[in-house]
Amino acid sequence: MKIHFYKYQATGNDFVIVDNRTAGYSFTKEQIERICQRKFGVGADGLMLIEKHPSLDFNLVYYNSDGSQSLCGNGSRAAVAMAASLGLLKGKTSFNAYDGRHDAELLSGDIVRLKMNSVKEIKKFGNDFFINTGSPHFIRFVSKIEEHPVYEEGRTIRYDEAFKPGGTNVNFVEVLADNTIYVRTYERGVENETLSCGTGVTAAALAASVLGYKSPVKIGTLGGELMVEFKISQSGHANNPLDPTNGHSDLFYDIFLIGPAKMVFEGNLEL
Ligand SMILES: N[C@H](CCC[C@H](N)C(=O)O)C(=O)O
Repeated sequence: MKIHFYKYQATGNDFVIVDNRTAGYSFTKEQIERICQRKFGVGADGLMLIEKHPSLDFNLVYYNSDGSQSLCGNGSRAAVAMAASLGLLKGKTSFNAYDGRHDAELLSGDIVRLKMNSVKEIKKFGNDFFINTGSPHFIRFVSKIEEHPVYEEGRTIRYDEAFKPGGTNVNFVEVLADNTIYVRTYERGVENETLSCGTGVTAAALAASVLGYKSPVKIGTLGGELMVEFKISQSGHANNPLDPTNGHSDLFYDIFLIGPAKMVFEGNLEL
């Protein structure tokens, strides 16, 4: 079976994307693993299918390279860029993803501004945080992040009993000056460090706000620069449980993940 695909990268998180609006392909776990394999396949952190949706511009199906599914922030940004190139949107768009509807906007110079769903809860494990931004994220603040054993320590936490059965993504964060943080992520479902993780840097920015960082937080990653905007309900931070009296039932809302997404090449693959 010959399948036409596009290859996109969003701050180094890379994806094979298939326009599945008419083809109706479905892939087995083994096929997904093969497509994403960096020697025997195209090579990618994930595979995405752009499909028709009854009321929104498109439906986005995301698979990690091991075939598991979740919300992918960087993947969503790449899909918006590709949907624009397919003529599915003009600037603004609304699409469906793993955790429901998302609005997004393609700004100048390949920059995509993606609205993330609101966050109702931050859990704390000692000095560490756990936040679900559409995908589950453990966040640990460290120093000398460039030397940190991201793979070893990330894998151990990813498979910790505390996060069974689904596991979690693991983010290591160093706070820098000028309202900036640096994030490295061990990604569940890729089972390795990726060059950036969109839902991960979003979770890290929200955790940094508990330490006093203000919106917008600038985030450095191995794959490039991202930015996260957010609003905090008047009840304040994670230390204060949701305060229904402030009129906003979410702890964090109007959350936006902003950064570049570029097409790398397109081609055909034999499956
Ligand atoms: N590995 C994540 C999904 C992809 C997240 C990441 N690529 C992003 O940009 O959000 C998980 O299984 O929870």
